[in-house]
Amino acid sequence: MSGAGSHALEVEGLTVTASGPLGERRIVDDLSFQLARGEILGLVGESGSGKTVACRALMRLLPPALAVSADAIRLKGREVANLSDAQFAPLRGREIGMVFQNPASHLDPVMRIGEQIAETVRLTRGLGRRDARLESVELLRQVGIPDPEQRAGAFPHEFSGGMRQRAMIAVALASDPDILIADEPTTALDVTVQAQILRLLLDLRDRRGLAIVFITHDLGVVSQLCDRIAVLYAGRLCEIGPKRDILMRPRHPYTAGLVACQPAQSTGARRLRTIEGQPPGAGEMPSGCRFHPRCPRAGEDCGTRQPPLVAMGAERRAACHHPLGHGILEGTA
Ligand SMILES: Nc1ncnc2c1ncn2[C@@H]1O[C@H](COP(=O)(O)OP(=O)(O)OP(=O)(O)O)[C@@H](O)[C@H]1O
Repeated sequence: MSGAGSHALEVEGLTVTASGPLGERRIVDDLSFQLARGEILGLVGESGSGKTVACRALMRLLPPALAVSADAIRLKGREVANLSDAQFAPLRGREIGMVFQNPASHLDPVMRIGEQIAETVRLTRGLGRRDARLESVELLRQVGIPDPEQRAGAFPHEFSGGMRQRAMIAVALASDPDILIADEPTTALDVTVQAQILRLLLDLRDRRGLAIVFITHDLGVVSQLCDRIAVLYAGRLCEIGPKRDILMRPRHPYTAGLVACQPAQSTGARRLRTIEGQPPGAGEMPSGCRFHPRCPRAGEDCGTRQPPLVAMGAERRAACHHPLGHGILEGTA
């Protein structure tokens, strides 16, 4: 996994700043991660931790009021952080696609599903009308829509929630991206359909070599789907590493708290407790480690010094002055 050639996406120092009456607030602060080709990375954290904003910043889909900076953003080794919006626009969709929690608001309600896919195929891959139509049916087949020739002629409202989500994935795949950002795509679905969509994403990774950033607050989903996990708290990366390390041996107390909140059947962990307190709101970002007011292991240094993200083992990094040891769920009881 080392070497730029194997990386679909490299992000260094991504920062998103909001300015308001309460002053400036870094809602994503110095976020760095890498995504290998064909890898699935879970981006995890409580509501408001900055998962969506970080990914929308990568897609350049944020409103102008939010200022974005980064030391580097590389797509398959190509630096894109310095491109103008006009230069970046053709890469959106083509190199990096996105699917959302609510497909209904991202599909055109008055256009047939097949036409929406075919139009994207034509615009991004330059195919003629006939070939684009054939490709749209093939994509619907690949995402598991039964009877795709017929269903291509349907409108979004004629699809069930799970079928609409599949259709949106087909629209995202129409431009043949190497990277897919999936922002809570299964949250609104019932458990059976959710499991089908997760299986579809795994299948697409295996068949197309798709690299996926999967945004969720559900560690159960992450444990089924992801290879690695990145944990965000109040805009900062707490911990990142292989799924098994993060779930079985969390080093950051916030990660340990999240793991402890999961039901036993989804993570293999014992159900222990919830994390006390609330994440910081606008204008009240704690100094030092942002998690320290809620942290059972906090010492004096945690309120004054921001912990750097450092290597803890071969493939894991965590940002904590007083990390947990190696025992399974040590310190969370
Ligand atoms: N346009 C905006 N202007 C100012 N602040 C914003 C804007 N959009 C989002 N935020 C703030 O940025 C923070 C991160 O929001 P974000 O939606 O990325 O969180 P999230 O981790 O994706 O949460 P959720 O799981 O609820 O989707 C929140 O505090 C939110 O209020």
